[in-house]
Amino acid sequence: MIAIGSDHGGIELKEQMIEHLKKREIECKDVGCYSKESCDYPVYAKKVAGEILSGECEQGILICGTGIGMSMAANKIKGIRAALCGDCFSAQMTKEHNNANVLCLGARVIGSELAFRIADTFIDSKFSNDERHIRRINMLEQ
Ligand SMILES: O=C(CO)[C@H](O)[C@H](O)[C@H](O)COP(=O)(O)O
Repeated sequence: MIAIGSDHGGIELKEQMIEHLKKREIECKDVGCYSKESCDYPVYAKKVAGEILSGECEQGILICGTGIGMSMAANKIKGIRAALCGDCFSAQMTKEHNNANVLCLGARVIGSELAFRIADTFIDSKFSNDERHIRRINMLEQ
């Protein structure tokens, strides 16, 4: 299960992403926002983080205008490793090397087709479990 959240700047792409993932038979838990009314991205970053830390969802997607606010907010939460990605290579690397558990996307930066491919790559990639990456992630956690 994927936890997904956005602010007003990302809601349209979030809805399209949920539909895209549904076609792949990947279930999403949508934590909001639920309207285009102006709202605050840290609220939704915290909600997605909560779903992951509770074990309810394995990974998350956060979408705002640039993806920057969401990644800043999510990375303040212990146990969350959020990566803002604008290309598939970064999405693959951040899973393999950083064991990222949240993908951040900028709805005002990239188009929906690229966003879908980035999300697919992120979801389909796996952590390498390599000793050097484990060591570095442990350093991050400390
Ligand atoms: O945090 C952001 C900027 O890095 C997000 O893109 C927000 O979605 C954006 O700031 C919202 O802007 P708005 O003018 O309030 O629509």
